Amino acid sequence: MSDREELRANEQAALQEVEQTSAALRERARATLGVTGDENTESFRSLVRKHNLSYYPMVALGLLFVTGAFQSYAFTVLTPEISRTLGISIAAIVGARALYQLAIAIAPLPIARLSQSRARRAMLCIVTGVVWSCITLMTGLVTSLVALIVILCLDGLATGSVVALHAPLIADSYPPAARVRALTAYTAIGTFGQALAPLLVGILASVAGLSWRGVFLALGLTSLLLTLCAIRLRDPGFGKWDSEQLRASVHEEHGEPADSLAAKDVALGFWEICRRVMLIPTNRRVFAGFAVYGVLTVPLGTFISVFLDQRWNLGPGERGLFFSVFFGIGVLALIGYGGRGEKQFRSSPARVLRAAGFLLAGAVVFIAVGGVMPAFVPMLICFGVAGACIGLLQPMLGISMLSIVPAHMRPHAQALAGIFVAIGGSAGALLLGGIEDQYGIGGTMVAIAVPGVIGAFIIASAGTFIESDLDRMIDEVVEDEEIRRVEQSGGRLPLLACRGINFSYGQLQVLFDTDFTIDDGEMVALLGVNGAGKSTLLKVISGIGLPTAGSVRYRGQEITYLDAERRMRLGITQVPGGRAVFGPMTVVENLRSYGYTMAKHRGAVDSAIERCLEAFPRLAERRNSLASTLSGGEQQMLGLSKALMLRPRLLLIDELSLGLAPVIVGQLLDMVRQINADGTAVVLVEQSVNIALNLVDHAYFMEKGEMRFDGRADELLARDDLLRAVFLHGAGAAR
Ligand SMILES: Nc1ncnc2c1ncn2[C@@H]1O[C@H](COP(=O)(O)OP(=O)(O)OP(=O)(O)O)[C@@H](O)[C@H]1O
Repeated sequence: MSDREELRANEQAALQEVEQTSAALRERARATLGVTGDENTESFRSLVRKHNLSYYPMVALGLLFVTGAFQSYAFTVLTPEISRTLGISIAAIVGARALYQLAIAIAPLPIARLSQSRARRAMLCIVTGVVWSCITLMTGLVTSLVALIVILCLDGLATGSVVALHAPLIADSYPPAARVRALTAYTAIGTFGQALAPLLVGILASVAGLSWRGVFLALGLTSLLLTLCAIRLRDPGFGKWDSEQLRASVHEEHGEPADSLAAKDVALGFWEICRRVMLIPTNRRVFAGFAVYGVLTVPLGTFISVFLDQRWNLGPGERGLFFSVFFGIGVLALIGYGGRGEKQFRSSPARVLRAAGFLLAGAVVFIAVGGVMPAFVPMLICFGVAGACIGLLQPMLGISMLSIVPAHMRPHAQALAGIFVAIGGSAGALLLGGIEDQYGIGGTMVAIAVPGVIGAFIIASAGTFIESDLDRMIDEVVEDEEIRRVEQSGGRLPLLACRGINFSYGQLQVLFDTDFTIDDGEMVALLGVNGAGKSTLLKVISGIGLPTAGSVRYRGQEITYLDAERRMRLGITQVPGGRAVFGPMTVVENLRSYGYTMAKHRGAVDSAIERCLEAFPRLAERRNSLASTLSGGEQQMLGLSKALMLRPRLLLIDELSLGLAPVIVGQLLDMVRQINADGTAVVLVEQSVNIALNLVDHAYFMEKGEMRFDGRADELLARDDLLRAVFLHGAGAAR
């Protein structure tokens, strides 16, 4: 066995050890994350005692949630009065609330960014609590639509913090076995606030006889007091009860102490994390669910308020009481659900999502029936049942989403969920506004059933993916830690390792569980028939395409979701097939563009250009010609010059020889050999088997998106069963 092949064998053994540990730990990891397959749950109290926890984070965050509810629901209940005093139409107020939703949508993103690298979520929560209280106070002082819009936008920005921070903070404050209950209790406290706020509004407006301005001032002061109760809130750090425990289990499996460095997460950038969160199939459906939740919770409140005013002639006090009952029933439902939800989640997280779909469908049907009910009490019952169903949706969707997202990405997931709630809210405001114009307020209540039922089906369908998404999250953390361990204990890993890659173009899956490795300084060939998925695999390596499953590791680091541009800076360069040059630019301008991608200084770029022109005299002759006027071979030379300019650690070459005369191909291949001899690892994707196998020792062969061969190039030549399928290009001669 050659040295190179022996090295490969050792590296494969190290990777296999990683895979075996991941598989062995999966069940244990699921139990660590609270998914045990049975319904036995320990009481919340005993969990709190056992882990020396406190109820404080849950209660403090719940109280902060309540402060936000005050402003929002006072506004909902008092909409008719505000509209009359300021002389603003209901449509303008609904429009202003759409802007408020927009602010809620935007705010979570910077908040998630602020808490991405440092765990300072608790501090941000307290600050926004204070901001909220001030905004509620200031609402009582507005005199015009513009001031109202400013206040609502500021309120929306502060509300964004709740979306991005509260639920991830709860998730990190309690172990997975208690999370559904902790999240439900937090939501119950918040919902209780939503019940209390309209009741308080009602009492302040009718019993105490305050004007709507007085009501806001009183509520602002109450909010400030509640915020002070949360002042002792502290951030427990990212993933204390899940990712960090999973990491520790890797070391326990091998009987070694955990390494403190291991706590560091691989640093994905802000948008990369958002993109990663969006790639999880369960999340995409849950987000659709949040959009419908937005329709139900945002504009609906305003319309119900108007509905009660117009259809049932209720004054502010009675409307306040109505919303109190509406949310009060939600609180009761949440109290009843906490333990049951924990059991559901433990036995199968998919059940939680199916139940959420069912509840959403129930909610919209009851709202529709309530909207056309001719008698008052049955109408009240219908809305009460709907309130109970809606109240449960948030913790159900929240826990499903948070449990499949790595800890440090949870604020981003929450932020995205908030955006979808806002999109749903804004779209709902427009849609319901239009329907109200046409069919009146009762018609609006009925119309809500259409998006609701569609959303219900989408949420329920997310249950199909959640178990595999959970396992994927577990594998990601465990594999990451195992790789670190293997490296630190002296094991050698390949320069690049793709494991279990699945890739789809929309619904069309083209890579299936594909493995691929290449070592430092090695040159390998990637062969296969047309459409086998070779170019797609290169896209996954260079970051142009993101896989739906599997991992890409480069120099031991996970780079699966890293931007293509960042990978290029890390030393991965792709020379795409065909004539991948900028046609309207000259040869030198093309070369300069490669150099500036790396932000090198001008002198370095100039000398790199001279190096390329020396290596390819044909290009030197045509240095000032437009790239579009070059021949196919010259264009390939220009493409290959990218490697000479950037001197990457790993070069991916797609179809270098396609459609070129043998003499040109010979020149290009000489250059590839030279680049490789200078230390760059090269992946050569080729149609022509003899060209490829003459250059490399190790080869891969793909068929229909699967890796069918991974071994020595001369062994591949003996595999007629595989090569018969390919356009052989004279493989016999090579043999
Ligand atoms: N952008 C795209 N959108 C949809 N399908 C695509 C896209 N690009 C490639 N495909 C499909 O994915 C499959 C794999 O394509 P890919 O280009 O990776 O194969 P290949 O092995 O590189 O083929 P070739 O040697 O012909 O370039 C093919 O069925 C192709 O039709």
